[in-house]
Amino acid sequence: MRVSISKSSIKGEVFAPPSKSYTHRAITLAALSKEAVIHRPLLSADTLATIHASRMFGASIDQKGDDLFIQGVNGKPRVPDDVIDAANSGTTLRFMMAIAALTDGITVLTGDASLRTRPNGPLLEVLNRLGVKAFSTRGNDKAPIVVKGGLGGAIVTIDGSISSQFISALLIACPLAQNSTTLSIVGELKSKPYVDVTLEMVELAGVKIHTDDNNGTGFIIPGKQKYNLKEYTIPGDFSSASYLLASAAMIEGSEVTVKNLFPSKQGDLVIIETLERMGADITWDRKAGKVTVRGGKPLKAITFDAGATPDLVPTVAVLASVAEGTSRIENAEHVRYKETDRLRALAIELPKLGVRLKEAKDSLTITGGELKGAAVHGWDDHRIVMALAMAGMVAGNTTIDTTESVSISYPDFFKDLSNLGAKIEETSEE
Ligand SMILES: O=C(O)C1=C[C@@H](OP(=O)(O)O)[C@@H](O)[C@H](O)C1
Ligand SMILES: C=C(OP(=O)(O)O)C(=O)O
Repeated sequence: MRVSISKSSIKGEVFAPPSKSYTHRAITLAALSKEAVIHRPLLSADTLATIHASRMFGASIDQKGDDLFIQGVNGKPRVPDDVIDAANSGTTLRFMMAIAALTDGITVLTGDASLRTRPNGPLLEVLNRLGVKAFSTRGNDKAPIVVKGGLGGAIVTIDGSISSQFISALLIACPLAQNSTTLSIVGELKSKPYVDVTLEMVELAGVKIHTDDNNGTGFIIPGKQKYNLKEYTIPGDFSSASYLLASAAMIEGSEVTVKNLFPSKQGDLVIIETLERMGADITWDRKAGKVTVRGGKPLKAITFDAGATPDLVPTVAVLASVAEGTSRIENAEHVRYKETDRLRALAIELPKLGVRLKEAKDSLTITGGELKGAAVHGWDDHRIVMALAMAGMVAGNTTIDTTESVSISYPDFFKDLSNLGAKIEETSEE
């Protein structure tokens, strides 16, 4: 699908969509528990992949209105009848690789063309050291992946510099192993807040994991535990909200309130502080869970460390494109291992809109200025599409292709923007 976007300002109130990361975890932990209900889950392509995989492991999941009713496997996932297709979702693939290690048979996991380019080496290596046979069919650490269950326990180290999802996956599965596991992270842990979200959810589901004092980079995970998630309400998603908040900040005449944004372990809530640092007019009523942004204040360049919050990079890159001065997005190499190489995608697309940008191995240097309309490519990547839509509302006269990819994390993105007054037309041709 392609959309064309004219210069627009946006005004009004909108509900932040439910968090993708919390939804993945709530479904996965409910599926490993006996019986649970999840209120207000995100139902998007990625979380549907987690629902599908959980069903393949034996959970039964029914949607009724805004709730998911889950009969779980009570700690004993069964061997799937078929290959598990994790579609476009890295979180699903990594979590389900570790769940597969708890079965007493063989599981094959794959995904779409994008997911089959993403690395899994550190997780495969640790699963093998924990007594599991796990390998890539192509011998390149990428899906399709085969996992033969038998998760024991051991003292292991894992590389934290590629994806925190490997660590989250082990933190979810290891409490159900026969023995205890000691897991230490080597190399810089990227995307750490996502590990904190995992720990929060795992503990809420009744499982104990001990964190050592070493900056939270070591875990002792007793085995033979049980999950008992009963009920959980998914909070709003700060990454999805970032596109709305940042758009309002960039465009004069805009005033947007995003609701359902309460304090949370989500690292991407730093979008609020980032907009403040850039000089935006933004207020967060934490009690009411409401963030309000008024556009029109000139934005200043910043340095943005993407280590903990890779998903904000497309949003911040577009903000930098209109800010006064030269911004640097650094510590961002892991952003290359997403649905696309997002540093590369931004380095190719933003200059089409007139942006001056330099790409390095782990950084983008962006000098802000006037944007001009262009036909840009969305790279089949939801976050690239949503970030380009922000730029399109500033530049006007912009078309973006592969916009259906917003279904991965924010299916109502274009509907919400239109309701706020954005001038967006969807056309069905490629
Ligand atoms: O665990 C999670 O829910 C996620 C972790 C992050 O990935 P990495 O840990 O691979 O950086 C993030 O980019 C992704 O969107 C969601
Ligand atoms: C990278 C993302 O998700 P995942 O790793 O689950 O595919 C994302 O949502 O930007």
